[in-house]
Amino acid sequence: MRYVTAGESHGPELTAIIEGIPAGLHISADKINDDLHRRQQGYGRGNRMKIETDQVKILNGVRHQKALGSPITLNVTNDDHAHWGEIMSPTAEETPDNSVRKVTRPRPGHADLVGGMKYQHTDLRNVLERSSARETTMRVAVGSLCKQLLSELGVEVLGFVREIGGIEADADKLSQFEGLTDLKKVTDESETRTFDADADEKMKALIDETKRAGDTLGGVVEVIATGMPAGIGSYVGADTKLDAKVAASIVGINAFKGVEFGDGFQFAKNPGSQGMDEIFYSEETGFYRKSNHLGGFEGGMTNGQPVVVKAVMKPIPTLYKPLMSVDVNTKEAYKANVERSDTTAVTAAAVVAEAMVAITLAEALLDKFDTDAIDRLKAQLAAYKEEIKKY
Ligand SMILES: Cc1cc2nc3c(=O)[nH]c(=O)nc-3n(C[C@H](O)[C@H](O)[C@H](O)COP(=O)(O)O)c2cc1C
Ligand SMILES: C=C(O[C@@H]1CC(C(=O)O)=C[C@@H](OP(=O)(O)O)[C@H]1O)C(=O)O
Repeated sequence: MRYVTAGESHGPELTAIIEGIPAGLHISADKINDDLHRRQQGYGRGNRMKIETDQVKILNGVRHQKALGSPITLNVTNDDHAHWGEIMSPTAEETPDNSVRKVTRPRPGHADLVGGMKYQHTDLRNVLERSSARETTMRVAVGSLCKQLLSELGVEVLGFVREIGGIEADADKLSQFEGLTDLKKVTDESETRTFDADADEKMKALIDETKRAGDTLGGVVEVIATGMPAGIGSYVGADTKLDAKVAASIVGINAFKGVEFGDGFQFAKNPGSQGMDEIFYSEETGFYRKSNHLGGFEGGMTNGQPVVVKAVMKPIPTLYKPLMSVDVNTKEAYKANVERSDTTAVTAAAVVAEAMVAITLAEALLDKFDTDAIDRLKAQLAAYKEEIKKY
């Protein structure tokens, strides 16, 4: 499976083309819209989310809600484009009025300056429009489709917020994920599917205070995937390790700076006796573990335990109290450009991280089995699971 997205933040629309989804997979636009809605939630987002109501259009590759096996096109309209028509028109000529509104004061922490140098853009809008996390809308749409595939294969994926600006999410809410092996029970409950759509009260107060100060916040998200069979990925080479692919897919999200699996950076402190997952055997289940310190990976392969990934998002780089920058034309020192911006977007980013893990796990499963048709894929997977159980 592979996919590509296209679209600028204030351009007319966003598109994704996905190739390699097995024929016969049932595809629900409602489920995609549900995840698009989740990505728009979260306390601390800017006014853009009040303008957009992200709804997917499935344009190609699906007939009567079933995948055809041909490339699938997904499309989401940018409602905000109505306010940017001329400036962001793909076809109209540039007017003197538009060129006056060029962005020339790059924002520290954004792609603005280096992107301008690299692509020889003099209007940094040409960089920021694509480097904007608006694009993650399509990754969530693709991820949602992949979650539908994974669910058919017995794999469930959920992302949620652990921490915003140093404040931990409600311990009671988090405790439901500890030691989890069957995510379906959690994801089936609608209340928990919007888990952390709003930050807890302490987080909200911090976000309000930070916004008043013209500053921003980052945080930590977690993604859990249950039901992955052992042996997906491989130890044989650096480019075949599935944990490495998951890490790359997470760091590929705008503003993500670090990833850990299982006990993660805690491994630096704990002795080996507290860091591995001892091996047990019963005839009924085959080999199994009673702990999951390693977050579901050994040797770059899934080991049958839930995949547990945590990741850190840096604070939003655009500040209403802007940092110093230099105008790329005059070379004079100025305050950086201010684009309308979120104070924090960790809640939305948890949904994006969930999507990226879903995409990466779906790709890995599709790499291993015959993927022309969903029923054959399911039969092959079932046979594989039976085989490894009997090992
Ligand atoms: C869901 C989401 C929303 C974001 N919203 C904003 C925003 O409103 N303003 C901003 O400056 N950065 C925002 N970012 C982060 C920037 O897109 C990102 O920091 C920037 O493109 C530079 O990329 P890098 O941080 O990966 O180096 C957001 C990121 C995500 C994942
Ligand atoms: C549009 C989205 O997020 C945007 C991500 C973003 C950035 O720089 O990454 C900057 C802001 O863009 P705008 O100036 O249009 O408000 C966010 O709103 C979205 O998540 O759909």
